[in-house]
Amino acid sequence: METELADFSVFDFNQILEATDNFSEENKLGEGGFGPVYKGCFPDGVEIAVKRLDSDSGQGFIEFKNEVELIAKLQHRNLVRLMGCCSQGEEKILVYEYLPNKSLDFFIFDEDRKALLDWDTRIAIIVGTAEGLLYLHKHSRLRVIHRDLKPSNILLDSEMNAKISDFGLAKIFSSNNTDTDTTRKVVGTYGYMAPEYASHGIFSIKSDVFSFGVLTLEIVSGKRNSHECGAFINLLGHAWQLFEEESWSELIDAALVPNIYSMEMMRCINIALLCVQENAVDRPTMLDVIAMLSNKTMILQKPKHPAYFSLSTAGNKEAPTTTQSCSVNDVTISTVTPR
Ligand SMILES: Nc1ncnc2c1ncn2[C@@H]1O[C@H](COP(=O)(O)OP(=O)(O)OP(=O)(O)O)[C@@H](O)[C@H]1O
Repeated sequence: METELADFSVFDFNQILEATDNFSEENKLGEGGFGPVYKGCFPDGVEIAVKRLDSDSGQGFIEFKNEVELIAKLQHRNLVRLMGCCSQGEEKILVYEYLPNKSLDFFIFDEDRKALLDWDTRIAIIVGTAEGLLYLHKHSRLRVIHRDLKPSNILLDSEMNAKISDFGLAKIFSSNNTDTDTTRKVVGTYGYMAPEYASHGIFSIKSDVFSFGVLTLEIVSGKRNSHECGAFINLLGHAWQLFEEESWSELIDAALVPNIYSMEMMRCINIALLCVQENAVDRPTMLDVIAMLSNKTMILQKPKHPAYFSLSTAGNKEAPTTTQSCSVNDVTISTVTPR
């Protein structure tokens, strides 16, 4: 039985079992920090992605359903649509629209596939992600901080438009549902987490802005913030140094042949570096970012040095990386009391 609430549905567990062929291995799309994701298909041909949450959110069905329903109301062309949920016993399941083209990391970090992303596609992904994030921060009825923005959470539709996934999940799993700015459970991934969030659990729209900056530098360079820049502090420090030396063109992905867009690329790097500045107050808001991206004549500020950048190691090309890429959805850290 299915309860219809406008465009939100509470699905029966049997419908989900049938759609995913009993959560078969063949239908498994992957596994994230919240649990495995399966492809499914309803009898009417509608394709879905089913996220089987593996750690109990601690909520009862009504509370879970209410929370999911609120998240499902967040609808924007750059957000993956949450179609509904299902709960039976300990099982808690989220049902999303299915996106056929996998996630951004599948393309951007692969030597062959990255060639499929020309500059027009990349800038459209950057702008689309910025718009989706602005909607979460400002224009949606709820104010949502994503907390885990990264290439694997940017899904691509059949026309390679960016769709942010996993938004609102941190809220379901947070220890309480009040709008506090600290958390006992860090939901995020090293390499994309702002320093104040990684070390003190303090999150705000500015911690998402930081992740957006890292993501943008990765899209422009085709390199991960952690692995491939071992010889250069990390991607952020490397990008900042090149920008300071006016050698920013060295950062551009070799798959993007030098072309007439170089001014736009430079502006993108500048904007990304403003987003990854160490102090949250110095970072722009997503509204500022969109204004800077769309107004090509707006004069951009000079970025201060990025987070995780030590001036003492700046000249040391052998300096170890200060970030790692690993999901810390289950890491618990001590709560910091807000002042
Ligand atoms: N709506 C969807 N349509 C198609 N594939 C999806 C959808 N949602 C998730 N996937 C795929 O399922 C896999 C797992 O996704 P999930 O978001 O749970 O994990 P992740 O992003 O890899 O890690 P994390 O939980 O740390 O964010 C990924 O390969 C992702 O591309």
